Amino acid sequence: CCALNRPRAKIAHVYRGTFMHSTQDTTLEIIEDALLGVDTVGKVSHLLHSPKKKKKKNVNDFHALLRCSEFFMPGMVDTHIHAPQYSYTGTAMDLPLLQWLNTYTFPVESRFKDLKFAHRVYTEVVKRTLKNGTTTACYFATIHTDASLLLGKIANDFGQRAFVGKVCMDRNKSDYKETTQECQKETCRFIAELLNKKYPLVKPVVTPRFAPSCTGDLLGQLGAIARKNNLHIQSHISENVDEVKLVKELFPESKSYTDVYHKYNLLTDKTVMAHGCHLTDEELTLFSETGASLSHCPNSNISLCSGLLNVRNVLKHKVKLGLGTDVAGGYSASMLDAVRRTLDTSKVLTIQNPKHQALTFDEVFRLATLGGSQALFLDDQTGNFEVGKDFDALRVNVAPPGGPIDLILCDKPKVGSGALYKGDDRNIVEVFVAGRKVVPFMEPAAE
Ligand SMILES: Nc1nc2[nH]cnc2c(=O)[nH]1
Ligand SMILES: [Zn+2]
Repeated sequence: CCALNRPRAKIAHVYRGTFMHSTQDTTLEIIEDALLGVDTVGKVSHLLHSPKKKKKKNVNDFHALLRCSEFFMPGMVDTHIHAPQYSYTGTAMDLPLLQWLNTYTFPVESRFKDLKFAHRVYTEVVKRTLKNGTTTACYFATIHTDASLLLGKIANDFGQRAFVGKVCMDRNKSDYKETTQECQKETCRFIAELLNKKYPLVKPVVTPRFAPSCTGDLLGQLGAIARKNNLHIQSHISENVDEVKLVKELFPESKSYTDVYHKYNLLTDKTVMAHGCHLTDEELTLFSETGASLSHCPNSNISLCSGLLNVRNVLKHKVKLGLGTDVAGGYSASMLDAVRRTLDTSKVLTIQNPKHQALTFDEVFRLATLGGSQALFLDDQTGNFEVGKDFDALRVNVAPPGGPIDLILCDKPKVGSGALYKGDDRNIVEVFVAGRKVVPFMEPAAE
């Protein structure tokens, strides 16, 4: 439909083979022997379910044929990841949230004033996530504007679609904070400078760290900046019970944690809030009414003993939801891990209460792809292979030589689920963002 309004770009590539994706109507659609075209501007030009046999042999000669052990799936969307925390993933899993932040996180994030250190870590996290199939990432950086701009540059250089947030915090026990005025001024500079770069796929996101590290004044100013510039917003909410208690103490006038953000105009249809493990039904209703979304980060929620989010209940409230790795609260930067842990968490809820209806593999596949794109208000651009969307895709080989999977019983429709349960980056042989091959990595552009 929307493709009709544009002048048609020429077709640049055609791929033939199996495609798996989710749509609004179908949780998981597997299209075998399909032909998918990508045009010169990186968009899906056509997806034919059963291509007619062409009479002339040369008509399809230019298509790339997938192996029978391969399929294409949409790139995965990591709706919540802390790029600087990649530097200590898996090494600090022994404290609950508030102590964890003070002991490990703030001292490490303070080091990102050093642009050389930032360059090293940010290059590694962008490469690692891309290799693991994250075509879109919603990043928290640190309070440092220049290092945050550098993260934007690195994502752009490697061709990853990304939101980047300069973190704002004007209250903290340690020195890792800014004044309210600095937060506001530097956020405006960050937004202006990042937009000025005109990176096609990298955009700024307004990022109050979370209510306990922001004054009401700052939250209000950030809400106003986001509104004025029509920008995305990200933060954390109701991750851990001590945090919820602290918010009650710090904002006694607010009815709930959600109400704090709502009061300062921080809940919009372009807001993504991480965690939400302890939200009440009333708060979920407020999410639904404002169009704000949740990022479910199961690895982090378990690793920091924060809680178990009931995704089924979130979906019942018609709240948009995507998955996140929440590195380094989560110890894995891989979205395949987030898929598995989402399924595990849901099954734990069923063990606790047999009436709970556990999420299916197909539902979680949708959350990792289309769900994430909806949560980030990007579903007109990415999330599946609908005509007119950008071709953000993973070429998966279920059984590459030296890979982690032994293909024994090859029941075709189940191959995708087996690959996502058992596979890793060795199975993700190519990654495309907006039609461009970004894994294997591109040569960095000359300065
Ligand atoms: N998991 C997690 N929760 C937070 N809440 C506020 N900051 C953070 C953070 O860096 N990680
Ligand atoms: Zn987080």
